Amino acid sequence: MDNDAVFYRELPKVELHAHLNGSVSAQTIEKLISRKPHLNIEHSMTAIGKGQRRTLDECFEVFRVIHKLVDTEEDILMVATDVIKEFAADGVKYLELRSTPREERDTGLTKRSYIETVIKAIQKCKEEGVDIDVRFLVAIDRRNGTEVALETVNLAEEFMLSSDGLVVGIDLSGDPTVGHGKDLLPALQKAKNSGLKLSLHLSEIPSQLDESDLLLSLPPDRIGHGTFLHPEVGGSQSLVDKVVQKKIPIELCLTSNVKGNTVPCYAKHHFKYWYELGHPTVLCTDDKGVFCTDLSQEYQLAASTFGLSHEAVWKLSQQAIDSIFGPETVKQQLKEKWNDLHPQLFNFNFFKK
Ligand SMILES: CC(C)=CCNc1ncnc2c1ncn2[C@@H]1O[C@H](COP(=O)(O)O)[C@@H](O)[C@H]1O
Ligand SMILES: [Zn+2]
Repeated sequence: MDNDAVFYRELPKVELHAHLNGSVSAQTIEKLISRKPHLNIEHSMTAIGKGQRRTLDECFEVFRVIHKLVDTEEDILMVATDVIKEFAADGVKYLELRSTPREERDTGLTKRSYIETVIKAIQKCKEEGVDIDVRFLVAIDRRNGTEVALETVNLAEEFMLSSDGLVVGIDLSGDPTVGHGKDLLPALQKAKNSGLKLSLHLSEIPSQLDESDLLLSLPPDRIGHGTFLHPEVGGSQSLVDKVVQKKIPIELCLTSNVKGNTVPCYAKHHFKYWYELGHPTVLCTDDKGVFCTDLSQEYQLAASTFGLSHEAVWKLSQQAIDSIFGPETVKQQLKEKWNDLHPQLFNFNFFKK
């Protein structure tokens, strides 16, 4: 590993947009494949390698394959534990993991047990002393409609109160070409009223102006992607104004958007637009397993593409702390951690840039 790569790995980082089953590493996939040889799944079916690009449909097909491999309590526990440890090894100090509790017929687990299993993995890593603070966002798959969304919110509300602060919010995700946000609005509003934070995938594809406008009226506490919000790509100034006025942080996932073909190339990624506006932006991985990346690489990629100095990169990772859903006390602890680690990263000449 060259010095620059070491800098990005050592850089303390906050990861706020990571789907559990999209984050499964090649090593963990190998373990799952050996547990289920009868499925005839090969690793090439669960990841999109360097230089490859896929349509959104093809990407969502990858999740279907991974879900076949991850279909028992044991699998979910292993996957969540491995993913948390991998983020920690990559220098992530605070992680918000999101995952969709699936139907019982898919996993043999109720939605409640699914959530409990992810929580168990988080607690296990904590007990083992893994150096990372992990929180959980319960995900709503937009494809599943109003009823399931409400059921998910009710469960998340229960766990927000009983999980010792581990469940902090709701994620809205799933195939953006399916369903409409208006059907999910009551569930999202209920979640918000009960104190759950909202991170919503928004304008991930073009022509969702109405839906984005509607969902922004909640307003969400963070936006996932927001690829087509700004006027240059068919969005609108009024959407941008709303996001800016309400200072809603945007989670940006460079590799995911380029490999998923919603952005033509790294240089044209909307990171540039929002960063130059001085708007709160947080670099994230989305699906580190599927897109063969990690958060260090995403920071390095943003820096090399947009000419950011190490100091600017430091600021970006430090400012991400303000966008977490964890409590104020955790924000303070993280800020102290960043201050403690700063000299280590910047006092060595070989890191200087
Ligand atoms: C297709 C593509 C470019 C993917 C990246 N963008 C995404 N957009 C919307 N939902 C997503 C995306 N990536 C992952 N998800 C959601 O996360 C799920 C996988 O993680 P989990 O089972 O919830 O633990 C997917 O089934 C999907 O519902
Ligand atoms: Zn996502």
